[in-house]
Amino acid sequence: MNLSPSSSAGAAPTGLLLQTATLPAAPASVQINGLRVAYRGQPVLQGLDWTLQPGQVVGLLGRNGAGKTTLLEALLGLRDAQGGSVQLFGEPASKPSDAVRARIGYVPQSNDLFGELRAPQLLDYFRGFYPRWNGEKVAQLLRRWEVPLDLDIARMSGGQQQRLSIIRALAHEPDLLVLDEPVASLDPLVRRDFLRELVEQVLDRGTTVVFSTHILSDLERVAFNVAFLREGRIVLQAALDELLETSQIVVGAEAQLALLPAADVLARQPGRWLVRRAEGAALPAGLVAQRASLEDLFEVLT
Ligand SMILES: Nc1ncnc2c1ncn2[C@@H]1O[C@H](COP(=O)(O)OP(=O)(O)OP(=O)(O)O)[C@@H](O)[C@H]1O
Repeated sequence: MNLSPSSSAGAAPTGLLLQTATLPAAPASVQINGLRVAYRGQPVLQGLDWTLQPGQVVGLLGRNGAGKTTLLEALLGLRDAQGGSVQLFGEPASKPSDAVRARIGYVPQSNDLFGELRAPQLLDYFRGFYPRWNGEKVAQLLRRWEVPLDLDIARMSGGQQQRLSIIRALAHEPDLLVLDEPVASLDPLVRRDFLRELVEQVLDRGTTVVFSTHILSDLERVAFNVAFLREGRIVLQAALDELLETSQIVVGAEAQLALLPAADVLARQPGRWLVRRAEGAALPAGLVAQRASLEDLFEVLT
């Protein structure tokens, strides 16, 4: 795939969805409306709406096979859709201009690096595509993350290849960074350093970041927002801190649960509802509430 300058995407709620985004002054970094993607007639994304505003950092959560990779690829214009639209910085993701391509960085789930090259050759090759290339940062990260410079990429370990892939994606200081399980094969020290780098990038440059991960503790360290993918749609996107502060699991008989204000209910499982409510607020008789953890939210919303 060629992301040397290229990509896309967007967003919005379904019945369950909460929007916490502030009103945009510039075009959304990503705007997705009614996106449908199927494999051999088997639907994966089913009329998905999603918006990422400039500077938003969003962790994308979903079960194995929920369609996170499919969504991130479609967002970047790398996967054909059967319906809907994806726009990146106001341009169609399927045909982005070079200027828009140059604003995007992508770390795919599986490395797509040229195995017969060495790291310096690979980075030299990509540097040619980008007007904005931070050679100093590249050199610093290569050193800090101990990427071997004299080894063919094909002979590097999975984690070393992943480090290089991340350096390549950060090198041109993208305005939109898309990361598909970027830390899966990183050791804990590099993972921590990478997350710090990501936060710096966001704070310094206002980069829009979307990343999928199954490591919820990482999410709590860097994600300012979380989006939950279920049954082919983003069912909830919200600020993580606020979500954790206000979400409760309420347990009890269905008849009593039904007395909770419908507008506060985020999701229902038999006898166990996820509800947004103030701590200590009065509950219908027989119900017990406890603050929801991120694991609880993942379980109920994905
Ligand atoms: N190229 C393909 N051809 C056919 N089916 C596919 C293809 N790619 C993905 N799928 C199917 O689409 C669904 C979504 O896959 P996808 O990889 O997007 O999920 P995911 O949420 O990223 O999963 P994971 O968390 O395991 O990485 C799965 O059922 C998968 O089997």
